[in-house]
Amino acid sequence: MNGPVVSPPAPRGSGEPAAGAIVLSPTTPPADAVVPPRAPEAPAPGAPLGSHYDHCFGCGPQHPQGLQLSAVAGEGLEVTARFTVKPSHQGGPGLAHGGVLTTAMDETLGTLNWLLHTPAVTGRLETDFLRPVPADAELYIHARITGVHGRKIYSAAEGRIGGPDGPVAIRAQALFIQVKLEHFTKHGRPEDIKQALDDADLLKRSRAFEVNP
Ligand SMILES: CCCCCCCC/C=C\CCCCCCCC(=O)SCCNC(=O)CCNC(=O)[C@H](O)C(C)(C)COP(=O)(O)OP(=O)(O)OC[C@H]1O[C@@H](n2cnc3c(N)ncnc32)[C@H](O)[C@@H]1OP(=O)(O)O
Repeated sequence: MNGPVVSPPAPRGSGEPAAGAIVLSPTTPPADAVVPPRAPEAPAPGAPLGSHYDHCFGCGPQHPQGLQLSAVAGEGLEVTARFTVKPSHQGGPGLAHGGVLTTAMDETLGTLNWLLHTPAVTGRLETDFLRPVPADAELYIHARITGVHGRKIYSAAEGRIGGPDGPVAIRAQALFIQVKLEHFTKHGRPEDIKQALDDADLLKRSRAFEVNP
C-alpha cells in the first residue's frame, strides 16, 4: 500500500454559503472526535473481510451485476479493497459510471466498521472524481477511519487505477452512523429478512455484532 490515506483537499471556494443553499453535515471529524483502538474481535490484518450479505450490490458474490468487491483488513483502522469494473458498470462508453464508483467507495468505507465491530449505515458520502476510470480497470481502494464522535464514524478513502501505486482516480469521505441490528430487521423487506435469518452463516456474523453492540 501507498502509506496512509490522504484526506481530500478542502472544497474549492470559500466564505459563507449563499442564501437558500442547503448546508449539509460535514464528513470531516470534529476536533473532539476520537480515533478508537481496533476492536479486539476485529479480523486480523490481512484477513479477507468477506461479504456481509450474499445479495449485496457492493460485495455480494451472488449478485451477478454487482461490484463483487473484496476487502481485506489492514493494520489499525484501515482496509484495502479491489474492484474490477465490468461492462455493465459503464456510464460513458468504455468508462465506469460515477455512481458505481461511489458505490465502491461506500462499500469499502462500510467494511471499516468490521474493525470497530459495530453495524453502521451511511449517513453522508462525498466523492471527488479526479480522472476517468476505464470500463475494464481494476480499482485499488485504501480506506481508514478518521474519527468517532458518539454514534458517528468518520472515514476517508482513495481509489487508484491498476494497482496500489497507480494514479488516484477517486477520493471519498463519509459519515457512517452506528445502528443496532434491528435497523435491518425493522426496515428491510420481510421476505429478504426471512431469507437472511435462514442463512446460518449470515446469522452467525450478525450475532457476532450483538455480543458487543
Ligand atoms: C438478522 C438479519 C440482519 C442482517 C444484517 C446483516 C449485518 C449487516 C451489517 C452491516 C451492514 C452494512 C451495510 C453496508 C452497506 C453499504 C453502506 C450503505 O449503503 S447503508 C444504506 C444507506 N444508508 C441508509 O439507508 C441510512 C438511512 N438513514 C437512517 O436510517 C437514519 O437516518 C440513521 C440510522 C442514519 C440515523 O437515524 P437515527 O434516528 O438512528 O439517529 P439520529 O439521532 O437521527 O442521528 C444520530 C447522529 O447522526 C447524525 N446524522 C444522522 N443522519 C445523518 C446524515 N444523513 N448526515 C449527517 N449526520 C447525520 C445526527 O445529526 C446525529 O448527530 P448528533 O448525535 O446529534 O451529533
